[in-house]
Amino acid sequence: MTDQHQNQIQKGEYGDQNILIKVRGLKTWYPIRTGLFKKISGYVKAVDNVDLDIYRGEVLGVVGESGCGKTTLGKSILQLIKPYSGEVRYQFHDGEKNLCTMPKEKLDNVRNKLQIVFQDPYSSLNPAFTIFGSMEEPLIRFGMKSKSERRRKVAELLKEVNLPENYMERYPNEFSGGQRQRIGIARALSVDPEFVVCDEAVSALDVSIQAQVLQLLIDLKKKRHLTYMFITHNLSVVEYISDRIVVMYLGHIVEVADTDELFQHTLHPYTKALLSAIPIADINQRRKRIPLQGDVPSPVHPPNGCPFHPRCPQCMEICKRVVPEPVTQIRNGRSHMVCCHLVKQQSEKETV
Ligand SMILES: Nc1ncnc2c1ncn2[C@@H]1O[C@H](COP(=O)(O)OP(=O)(O)OP(=O)(O)O)[C@@H](O)[C@H]1O
Repeated sequence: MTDQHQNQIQKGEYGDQNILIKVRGLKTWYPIRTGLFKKISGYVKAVDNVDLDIYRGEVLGVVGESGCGKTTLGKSILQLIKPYSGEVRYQFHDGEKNLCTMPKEKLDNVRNKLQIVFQDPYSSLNPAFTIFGSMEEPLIRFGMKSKSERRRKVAELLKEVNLPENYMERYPNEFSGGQRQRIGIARALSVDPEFVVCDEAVSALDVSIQAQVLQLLIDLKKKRHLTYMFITHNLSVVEYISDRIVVMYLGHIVEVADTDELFQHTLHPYTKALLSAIPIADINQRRKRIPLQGDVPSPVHPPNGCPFHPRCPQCMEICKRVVPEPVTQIRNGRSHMVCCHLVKQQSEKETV
């Protein structure tokens, strides 16, 4: 987290009155259909019983190995995938509403507030359309009838992402990856969102371009008072941009803490293993590598007890049977949540 960034998040901003999104008991299970009649024979439990608060104005990083449910969580919050059960309560100006039970027409009316930037901007830019053609589409959807007004808006948006306005006449294939990602960001911002999910938004870019796009995202967040959920495999990127980090494993949240706290006082054995793999140039600072054995188990038949127990170097008997409850430690007035029997036992010993 940068100093500039740290200054932006005042401790008081994390109070209950500043929660933008409350996720409660969220389950997103993909049905598995088999046989001639496509009967449901099981579920891929991609997100399983997730509770999470997202605060207005923060950058919330989401990390975890491939297949842990990061994208499914982001898309479920945005209602791009309908959750199986649970709540996503969004704080609107006129009160809190559950997006999961909102009728489609109402949801369509508030969609502008919730946007996503994908890794591959091609997915949101039609190669057959000019940039103006792609960018005017959400503006039309949200009621901007006049074409000259839309041209003016697209020009403004391109300027905001540091691209010349005449680029609106060109086609996506005429741009580099970094330029296309800037256009993807401009398109997501065109409808004045409050909450933006950045799903591996810089992962496909060269390192030098990544830094520029990250800085652009930070600048835009500050200027437009945005809230980001930043999903990535890249722990160095997430450390740089996030105020808080959520660690996911097999559809569950296993640890949540402020970025510095998570890196300095890592509690969950899974997070320890993930962080130990970050390359560090300074030989004196290098952490001991904790190798992760095997692969993430199938979310169709997740293990009993702690989802991480089959791979955990510190697994105990209880971990094989009982799902660990969240334990919250408070340090410097800020909470650090972890789901781990070992940490729970250690904290209980310390308080005796
Ligand atoms: N449409 C789908 N139908 C069935 N299973 C799916 C679907 N989309 C994702 N999954 C499964 O859900 C689980 C979580 O996937 P998800 O893409 O959310 O994880 P992720 O952490 O974002 O992974 P990655 O980093 O590779 O994108 C995986 O086991 C995946 O195979």
